Amino acid sequence: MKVFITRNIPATGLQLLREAGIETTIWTDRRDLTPDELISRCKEHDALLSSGPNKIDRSFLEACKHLKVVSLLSVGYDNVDVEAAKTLGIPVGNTPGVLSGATADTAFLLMLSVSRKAFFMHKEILKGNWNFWDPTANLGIELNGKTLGILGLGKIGFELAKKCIGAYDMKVIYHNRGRNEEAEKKLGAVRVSFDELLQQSDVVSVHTALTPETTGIFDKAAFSKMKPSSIFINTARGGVHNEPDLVAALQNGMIWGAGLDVTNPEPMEPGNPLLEMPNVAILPHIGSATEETRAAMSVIAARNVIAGLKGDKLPHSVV
Ligand SMILES: NC(=O)C1=CN([C@@H]2O[C@H](COP(=O)(O)OP(=O)(O)OC[C@H]3O[C@@H](n4cnc5c(N)ncnc54)[C@H](O)[C@@H]3O)[C@@H](O)[C@H]2O)C=CC1
Ligand SMILES: O=C(O)C(=O)CO
Repeated sequence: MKVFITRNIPATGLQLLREAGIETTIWTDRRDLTPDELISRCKEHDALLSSGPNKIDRSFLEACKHLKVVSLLSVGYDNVDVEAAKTLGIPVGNTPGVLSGATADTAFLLMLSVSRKAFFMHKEILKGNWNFWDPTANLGIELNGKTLGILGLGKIGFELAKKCIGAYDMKVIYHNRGRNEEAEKKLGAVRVSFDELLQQSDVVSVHTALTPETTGIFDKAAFSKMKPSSIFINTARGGVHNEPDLVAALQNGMIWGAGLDVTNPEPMEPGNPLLEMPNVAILPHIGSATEETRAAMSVIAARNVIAGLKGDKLPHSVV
């Protein structure tokens, strides 16, 4: 049995695959495969282990009906046509849970960095602009006792809420499709409408999947309901915010700052106005990028491949 792997993955996952007698082919070019290249590689393999933005859409799945499993090295599966995979009977696996702590850390890092303009200050030092200690300059805002509003309080949102309560005694409100009873019970989180979340939060952090419902949900109308002193954090997917509207909201003082681990497109174009704004922090989609987490993700992704190739139920599946 042979698996095609679209980007190098940690050794722990590779070792599991090889110990199971599975032949691995790894795409090592520092660019993404085109759709045609992905199809032609997958035609020669029994399974796909995919990380990054490859579209696992209907045309791909129809061209590669023979695949016994598609295993994603991510929890997000917005690049997958789930209905097509179901219809064609191709199981699709993902890597939930193991990355929640690391991704919540990234949201926390952005939140604190934006509140103290840390990324901007660092750039100023590199430019030679550290000249003078001015008691009225370089002022940030404090997070202590403020309200954190989470859109999509699932696994990552829960971890972030815990950190913010522990570190800053923040009050947590959230908006979800359903109730998160565990968060209400253990963290005292309060479920509110989307508008209430926007109006009441000092920090709004997004942790939903990217779906048709959440695409562009942070637009001019949403930003205009937020407090002028608020911070917007997105570690979910770049498509959740409308970028020109975000730029305008920051320029017009509708919101105070923003921290993004995800952008649209990725990588972000050099010269993007967000890169020059003092109250903005941008990271290159490193939410789950720790040694420990990526190794754990590679293990789940490998186990999903192994199960799929045996015809067993995947340990973690979206289809
Ligand atoms: N920046 C990064 O590197 C990473 C980004 N992510 C992103 O974070 C997302 C969330 O991951 P998890 O917390 O593990 O997922 P999860 O499924 O545990 O939580 C998502 C929450 O969003 C809620 N939700 C879904 N649609 C909604 C809507 N329309 N309105 C309000 N709430 C809605 C769900 O009810 C659920 O509680 C992933 O889908 C992925 O896109 C995940 C890992 C790393
Ligand atoms: O898991 C995901 O969805 C990511 O974005 C990368 O960890």
